[in-house]
Amino acid sequence: MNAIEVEHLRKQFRVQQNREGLTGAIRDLFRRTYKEVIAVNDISFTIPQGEICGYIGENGAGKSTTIKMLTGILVPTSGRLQVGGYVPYEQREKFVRHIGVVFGQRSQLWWDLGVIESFQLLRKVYRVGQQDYKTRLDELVERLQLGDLLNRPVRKLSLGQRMRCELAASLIHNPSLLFLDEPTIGLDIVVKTEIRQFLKDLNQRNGTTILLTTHDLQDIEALCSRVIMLDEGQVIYDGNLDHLKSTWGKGKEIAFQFESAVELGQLEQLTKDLQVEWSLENAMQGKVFIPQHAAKVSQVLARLVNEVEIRDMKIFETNTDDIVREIYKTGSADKPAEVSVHV
Ligand SMILES: Nc1ncnc2c1ncn2[C@@H]1O[C@H](COP(=O)(O)OP(=O)(O)OP(=O)(O)O)[C@@H](O)[C@H]1O
Repeated sequence: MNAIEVEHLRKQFRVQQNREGLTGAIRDLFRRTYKEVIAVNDISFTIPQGEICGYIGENGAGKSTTIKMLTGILVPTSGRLQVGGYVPYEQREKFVRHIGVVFGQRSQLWWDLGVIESFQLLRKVYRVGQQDYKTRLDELVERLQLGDLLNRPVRKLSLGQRMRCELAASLIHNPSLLFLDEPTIGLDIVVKTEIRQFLKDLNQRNGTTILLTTHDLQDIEALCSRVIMLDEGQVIYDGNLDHLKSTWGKGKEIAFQFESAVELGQLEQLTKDLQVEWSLENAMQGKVFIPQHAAKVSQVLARLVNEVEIRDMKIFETNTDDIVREIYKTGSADKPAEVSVHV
């Protein structure tokens, strides 16, 4: 069964335009002018139950607008959408009991209340029975290590502690679908790693479908089997990360430090049928570029080990950040452009 079905979804906003200068401001008082902004422009995708899908794009690409339509906060201008079997904006009250939502920049907890009191209020909002609530809370407290935080006021929590509580709050009613909008924003690497691990476990144990919006591609690498990329309101890529890497990655580069002096001709001779490119910085240091789909790193190394003495080496490959940045720049994931190897 599909958790999310989106067909030709579109959202257009009417935005007031301000004219320039004092005369403009006075004219605005009498006659306002408006322009239409298309935030989401005819997108279609389906997400099966149990998938973790990354939803990425540059600032203003239309990610939050999509999430707001999927969670019933915004009504689409046109198109069809169904989430967990519901049309979110039509059946909002019933629908929200099946989804959890975390906006990294906004809290769903009551600032001056203790964490546990916020949880109890959410239990009532979602009409969760006492016994279910207790079982669920015990599990979340253990898995997110919330024991020491429950009686503290939310405003006194650190960002990382608050985010762990936000996640627990979004899961009190055991939703089958979780929407996360920048859940790791501003967190240090330790907390990010803990949250990623928690989400992975949640998905594996409970089969929870997760749609994750993020600018941190490490989140995507750690969690997502699939990524949907938006640009100017349109889907420009929908597939897995490995495919993106193999299509857009340019290859690998190995940087060597040699034990004794080598010559360029000698290195080229050793690897002459492997279609690799050597360059030397000096007699003791050099690099070899191995294009995508050419030789394997192991083949190149096998040619060298018995002939030259290697003191140290490092392997570099085009990283996901470089690839995605390049696609954002061209606005299309159709055909690879020149992507540099990240060194
Ligand atoms: N309520 C609104 N009224 C008018 N325009 C809006 C509104 N909400 C969003 N937009 C516009 O729609 C476009 C998409 O915005 P959206 O917030 O969905 O992008 P985003 O991909 O989530 O960006 P970010 O990564 O910065 O959060 C932008 O041009 C934005 O200015």
